[in-house]
Amino acid sequence: MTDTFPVLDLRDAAGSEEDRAAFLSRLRTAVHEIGFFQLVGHGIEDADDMLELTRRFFALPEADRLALNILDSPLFRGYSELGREHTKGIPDQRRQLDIGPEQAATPSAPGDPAYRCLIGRNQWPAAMPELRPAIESWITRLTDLSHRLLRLLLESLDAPAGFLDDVVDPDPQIHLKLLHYPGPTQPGEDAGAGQGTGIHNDLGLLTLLVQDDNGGLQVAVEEDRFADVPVIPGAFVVNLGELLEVATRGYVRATLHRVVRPAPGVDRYSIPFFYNPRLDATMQPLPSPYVEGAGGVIDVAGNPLFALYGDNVMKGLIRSFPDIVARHHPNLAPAAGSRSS
Ligand SMILES: O=C(O)CCC(=O)C(=O)O
Ligand SMILES: [Fe+2]
Repeated sequence: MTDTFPVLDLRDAAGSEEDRAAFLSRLRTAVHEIGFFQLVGHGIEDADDMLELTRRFFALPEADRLALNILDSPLFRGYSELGREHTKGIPDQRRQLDIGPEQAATPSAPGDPAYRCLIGRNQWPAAMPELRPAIESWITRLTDLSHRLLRLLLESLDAPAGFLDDVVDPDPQIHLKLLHYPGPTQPGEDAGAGQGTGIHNDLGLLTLLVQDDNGGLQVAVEEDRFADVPVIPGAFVVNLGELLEVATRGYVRATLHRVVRPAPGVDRYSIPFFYNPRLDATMQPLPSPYVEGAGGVIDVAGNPLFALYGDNVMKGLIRSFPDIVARHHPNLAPAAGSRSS
């Protein structure tokens, strides 16, 4: 696998026939070989404003942030203190605000699938009323962009462009995080100590990430060898989630990645947007010649890939937020010793 992260310009997809064909061919290579690329020419110009809002959110008094404490949310939504979310059983050294689809909560009935607990409302900061409309506008525009990209991706695989429309229609289970990675602050704390975000795959279809200019996101290019994702101002870093790996029998790669902690005194901010199927959608294999010849998903011990999105996302949340599971969903807690990633 090469260490070069392809840069794709979305304007090419709307350009001449040659430009469009070249775009689709580079897209297919990127999603197959590395599972990461950077997208420019997408027409969304306010990433810096979103990063600035993110900085301001994390600069609010701690009491204002803790008023949204994720520990109080059976939906896994709200504010997480440093170390609340875990990857591979180890606390991630980041603070975050988790936002999902804004929907009325529905009472659950006996026998309902566990993922129904994820339906409900977000927690928004009273001390920063401008955050909600800004994030909602961002989500609307990134949902449209992701859908367009998904259709182009299917086209690049010679599959019908609309084949996955009904798994995201009418309400994709989008997920947005505002993230703050503070560098170590204690005297004597080693910059290498602790993980920003541990090694993981994303769970759904596509991730569109804005990162600030500190860098720190790394992609596994070989087992135990990671490459830095370069910072390109204004570009989205795009990667593919496990459900696309399932739908393409492994032709599209959900590539492992991580974030290293910033140096002491450095604060890194980023905003991933996860474009996911509906909670109750099940992925079917894409009708595509590339998929027919693909070797199958990479099944790693301790990380089964579920074709039903609700099951796949619950797998991730249960291992990432043990304190929320213990408090709100003790029946979902993994048996002792069984959590491995
Ligand atoms: O902060 C980043 O750059 C990436 C975070 C990430 O990979 C995730 O939250 O899934
Ligand atoms: Fe990720």
